[in-house]
Amino acid sequence: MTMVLSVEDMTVTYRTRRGSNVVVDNMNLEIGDAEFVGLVGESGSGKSAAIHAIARLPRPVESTVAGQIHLSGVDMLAARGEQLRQLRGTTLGFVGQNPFGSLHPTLRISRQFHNVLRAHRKTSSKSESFRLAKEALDSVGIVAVDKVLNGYAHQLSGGMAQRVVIAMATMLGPKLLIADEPTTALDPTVQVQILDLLARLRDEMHTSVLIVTHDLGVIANYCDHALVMKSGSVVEQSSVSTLFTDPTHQYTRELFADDFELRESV
Ligand SMILES: Nc1ncnc2c1ncn2[C@@H]1O[C@H](COP(=O)(O)OP(=O)(O)OP(=O)(O)O)[C@@H](O)[C@H]1O
Repeated sequence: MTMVLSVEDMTVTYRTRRGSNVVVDNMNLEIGDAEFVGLVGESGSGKSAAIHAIARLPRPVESTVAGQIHLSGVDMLAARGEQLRQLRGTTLGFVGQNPFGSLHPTLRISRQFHNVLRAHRKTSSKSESFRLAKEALDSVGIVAVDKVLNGYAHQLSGGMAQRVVIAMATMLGPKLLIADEPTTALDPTVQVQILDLLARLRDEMHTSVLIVTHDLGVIANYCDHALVMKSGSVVEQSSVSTLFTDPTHQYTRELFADDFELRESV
C-alpha cells in the first residue's frame, strides 16, 4: 500500500509563561492510500495538537515539533512559506469544527472559491473558477449550486456550510483530508450526511481521511483503523474490529467496553 502520511516519533511541545508542556509524546502513525483513520481520546489528550502539527497549522501558543512528518513523500517539517501554502489545498485539505469560522463572512461563496483556485492555479479565470466551483459543489451533493455560489456564508445552514468547506478543501484533489470533529456543531441527521459524504469522497477520489472524533459510532461505522490518545501519548493503535473486540490498553477497554451495541456492529 502506498503511504500518504508517515509520522515518526513526533513530539509537540507547547511553551507558555508557565513553562514547557509536552502535549504530544512520540507519536507514530502511518496512513495509506484511501484509508479512513480515526483519532479518539479524552479532552486535552493532544488530538488537536497532533493534527495541527501534522498540517503545520499555527497554534494559539508557541510550539515546537520534533520528529519526522512526511506527506506524499514531502518532508513537512522542512517545508516553508510558498511550498507549505501550495501543499495545503493541493496535497492536504483541512476541515474544522465550525464551518462559519472557515468561510469569509462578507465575500460571496463564488469569490472564495476563486481565491482558493487563484492561489493554486495561476491561470484560473473567474469563469473557470465558477465552473470548477460548480463541479465541486455538485460533488458534495449541493443542489442549488448557483444560489449558493452567489450567496454569502450566513445564508447557509450549518450542514450546507460544512459541505461548502469540504468542497473547497477537496476540489484540488488532496491526498489527505484532516477533519477535526467536523460534525460536532451539526444536528444528528446532518452529522450522518457529512460523514457519509467524507466516506463517499474517500471511495470516489481515493482521498485518505484522518478524523478527530469523540464519537465511538464514527470510529465503528466509518474508520478502517484508529488511534487512542491519552495524556499526549498514543496508547493504542489498531484496526477498528480489534479496538472494539480485543483492546489491549486499560484506557481503551474502559472507553470501548460499555458500547455493546457498537461492538456487535463491527
Ligand atoms: N492555548 C493553550 N495554551 C496552553 N495550553 C494549551 C492550549 N490549548 C491546549 N493546550 C494544552 O494542550 C494539551 C493538548 O490539548 P489539545 O487541544 O490538543 O487536546 P484535545 O485532545 O484536542 O482536546 P479536545 O478534545 O478538548 O479538543 C492540553 O494539555 C491542553 O491543556
